[in-house]
Amino acid sequence: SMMKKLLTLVLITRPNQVLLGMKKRGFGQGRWNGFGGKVEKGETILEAAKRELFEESSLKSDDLKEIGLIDFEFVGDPQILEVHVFTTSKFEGEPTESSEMRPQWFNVKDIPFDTMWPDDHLWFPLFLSGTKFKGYFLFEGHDKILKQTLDKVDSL
Ligand SMILES: Nc1nc(NC2CC2)cc(N2CCN(C3COC3)CC2)n1
Repeated sequence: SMMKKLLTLVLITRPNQVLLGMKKRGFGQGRWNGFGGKVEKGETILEAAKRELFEESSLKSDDLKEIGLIDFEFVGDPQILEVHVFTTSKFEGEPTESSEMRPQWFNVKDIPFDTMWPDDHLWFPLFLSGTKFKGYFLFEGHDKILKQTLDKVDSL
């Protein structure tokens, strides 16, 4: 039976660079990723994205724009992860290490896809080119993509 878990992912950019965090614990530990987490009861998805960005990086933004929507399914697990992807280049603060994340700026040509979730190299080019997208990835474990769809969309 299909159960959906709402999650957020925020990618901060500055000219020719993307801010990623090394996940220090929990789901995705040991992989570079954007900032994000769960959507709590009583908050909107956008509010959750802003909150998680601040909690994990100390950055604040009122300009987050949703650019992607990705469903992740895992063989043998009825829980579907619905990840709302946001980006902005307008933010305040200095990236600061948190209990969850160690932030670092990466040049776009040097994004460490080998130490990121396997789906990232498939949809990052769309995010980086400002193309809105919807994706679906069926995983077997945390390293193997069995099935995928990825479509450009006009609206999410
Ligand atoms: N880039 C990327 N890829 C993913 N792939 C699917 C796992 C196979 C998932 C994902 N997120 C799901 C987890 N979420 C936070 C909750 O704790 C961290 C961050 C975004 N982010």
